[in-house]
Amino acid sequence: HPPSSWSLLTWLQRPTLHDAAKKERPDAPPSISLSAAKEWSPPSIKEEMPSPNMTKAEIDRKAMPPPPPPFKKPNQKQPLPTISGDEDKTPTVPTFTLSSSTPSFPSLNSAQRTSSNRLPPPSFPAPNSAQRASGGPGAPPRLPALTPSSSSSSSSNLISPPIRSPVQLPNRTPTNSSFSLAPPPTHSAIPTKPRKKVLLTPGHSPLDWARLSSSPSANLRGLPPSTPYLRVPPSLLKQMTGRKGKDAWTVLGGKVYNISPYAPYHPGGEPELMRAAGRDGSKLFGEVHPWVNWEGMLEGCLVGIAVEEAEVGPENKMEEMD
Ligand code: HEM
Repeated sequence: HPPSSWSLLTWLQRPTLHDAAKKERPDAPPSISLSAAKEWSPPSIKEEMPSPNMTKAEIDRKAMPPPPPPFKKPNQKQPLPTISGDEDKTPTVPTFTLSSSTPSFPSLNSAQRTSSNRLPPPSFPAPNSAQRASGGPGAPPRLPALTPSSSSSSSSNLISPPIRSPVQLPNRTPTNSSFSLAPPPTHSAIPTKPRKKVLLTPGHSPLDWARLSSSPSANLRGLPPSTPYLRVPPSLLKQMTGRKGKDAWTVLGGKVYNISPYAPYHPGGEPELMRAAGRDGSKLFGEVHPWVNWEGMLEGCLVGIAVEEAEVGPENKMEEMD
């Protein structure tokens, strides 16, 4: 094992130095191959025991690991392998395409890459895997066997990764499932009540209503100006049906609104709206369009709040309103 003060990079790159040394001195004993790298270990302290007459500085220098080799930028002569196997382009950064050739592996500065570009990529899937056993048109091509001198034992069995075939892919949802690009069923669910939009008369669009209801001069409550908010008991509410010359009131969320001015603007039509007149329309409203912001739309129409019969004082009697 390397001394702990060594950086991992230095340690990994050490076979490169040996490799280079081997090139310079072909007669040198074969020192490092990829498999031999596993067994390599840095020189032990015992081997380099300091002689008694060495100075402390010399001893320290000896004990230090060798400096890392200078970074070598890959050049034209030593193209990096890419997954596309296109040796001519020689990119400085490893690239990949979706083509079926050799993947770019190991990583750019790993020991395996620097020590030997001649070694084939790692075997994947494993030679005895189910993917290989299935064979067929997608069976991977075998690489020519390596010469015994270039690598040891197991690496001669290496073959390139399998070519992606358009045939069956494992663990994929079958195409006969209900998959589609349609939104999930919750978004396309049919509403409980059918939508019945009506054609509004000119000048009664939602925008027209927005303009009218935000105008301070409009009296949408149907009450004398500056009338305070009323406490409306059921007995009073049920008289306000929009008939007999009276306005139509409804209750939404406990608040009483005069819906008569809104009737010609209601996209669902006046008859539909009037189904809520003279009573609590919260349930009807929620069944048809719970997304509609009634509080904002009917703000100017607010008459008061709905209360129980017993809660009403004599001042809120109908007679006093007339
Ligand atoms: C009382 C206050 C109400 C307000 C402020 C109101 C407002 C609206 C609005 C803004 C739309 C258009 C919705 C859209 O396009 O998405 C609409 C449509 C509609 N409303 Fe109302 N509505 C009210 C009450 C009612 C009531 C009580 C009913 C029925 C009993 C009703 C039935 C409909 C129908 C059938 C449509 C057309 C269908 C649709 O567009 O979904 N509305 N209403």
